[in-house]
Amino acid sequence: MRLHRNLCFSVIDGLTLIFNEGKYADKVIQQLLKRDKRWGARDRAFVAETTYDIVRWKRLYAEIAEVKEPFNRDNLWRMFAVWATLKGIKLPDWKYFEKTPTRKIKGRFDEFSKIRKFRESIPDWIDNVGLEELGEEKWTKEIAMQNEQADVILRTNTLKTTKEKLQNILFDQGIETEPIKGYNSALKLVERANVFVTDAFKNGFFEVQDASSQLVADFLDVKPGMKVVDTCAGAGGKTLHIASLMENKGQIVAMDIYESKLKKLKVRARRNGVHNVELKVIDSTKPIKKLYNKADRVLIDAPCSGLGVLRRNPDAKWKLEPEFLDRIRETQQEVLQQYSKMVKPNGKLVYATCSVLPSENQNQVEAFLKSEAGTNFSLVKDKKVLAHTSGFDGFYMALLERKG
Ligand SMILES: C[S@@+](CC[C@H](N)C(=O)[O-])C[C@H]1O[C@@H](n2cnc3c(N)ncnc32)[C@H](O)[C@@H]1O
Repeated sequence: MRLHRNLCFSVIDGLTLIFNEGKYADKVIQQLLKRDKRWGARDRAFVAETTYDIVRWKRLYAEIAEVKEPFNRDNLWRMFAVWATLKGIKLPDWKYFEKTPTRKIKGRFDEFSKIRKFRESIPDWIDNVGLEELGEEKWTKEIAMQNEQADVILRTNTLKTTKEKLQNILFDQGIETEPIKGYNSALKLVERANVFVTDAFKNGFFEVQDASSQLVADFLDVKPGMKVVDTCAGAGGKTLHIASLMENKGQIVAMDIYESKLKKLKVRARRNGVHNVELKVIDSTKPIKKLYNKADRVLIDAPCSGLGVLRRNPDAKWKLEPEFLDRIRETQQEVLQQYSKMVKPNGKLVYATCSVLPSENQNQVEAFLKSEAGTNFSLVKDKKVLAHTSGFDGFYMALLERKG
């Protein structure tokens, strides 16, 4: 591979914004990709993947390059040189790469690779939490998998097409996919491609959604005609899936504390041909209380640490803080306590997160079941999805039933 100056400069600019100005990697990369209309698919992939790689391996590369935060541009070029050297890419004779100690880089890589927190490039505190909660063996495998690049997975919108038809439509547009055993609506891209520019996407035939995330709506056991409340709907990944399982019949109330997220859901619902969703911003306890004892199904796709989806959001490793984790655990129990009241007798509730930590998952459900609000509920089943055993995102989901 030959390095192109303007692409490498874009990566360095992006890293400056992400590391020094606290910007989100996905947003920064979106902006970078708009820089030069002449860039082809390969150039764009280089900018996106290199930036993500250096974000993912920040701690390891900084140790090897012997640089400390806040990184100046020279520091970032040194980290870039580490990235290129470890990838076996020949460095051009640009001034930024003068005196790059290639052999020393490889030696330091071998040395640091012996210690998990360096090898997997994670803050000490995350390594400690993972170890404490999952144990040495599971955590070592899980965090290694969380550093792999995730596959692109689509969810067929069965309101508009079938999985087989979608596969053919995409094939005709040059995109090869394969079904995934055990995941009803999922198709995996054989090679990465920008699926958002396809007519199939614009026509609402699919959404991009990880395979583990696709298990949640199935778990909720919805039927056409039901009243379903999606309490933490966000931009509606699961709401749209629920709507397709309900064949657009019945009612879905999609709620969130952020109106901006629900606005995105509105756009997506239109594209998906979903007609049975009502949006409600949670700006007080009122909208929740109005729905007490009314819902056949309630989904709590709770806010969480995101420690199951680091493959997609590698910068979360650097943005997460122990205090946030403590606060979010409290919120998780609060939403379970409050939102469970919307379930009607004999109705069902799913509590889900995209975390692999038991303290955000089964421990929350256990605490809820032991509390007063939980006495009416029993656990039907739960599923702990780890990335290293499933090959997809880390997730947790529990199905609870309210007694009659
Ligand atoms: C895991 S995300 C939801 C993802 C979404 N369900 C999907 O499938 O695309 C959690 C959501 O909970 C929302 N949230 C945070 N605190 C909340 C609260 N107290 N009540 C309701 N929603 C909340 C966040 O804004 C965020 O959109």
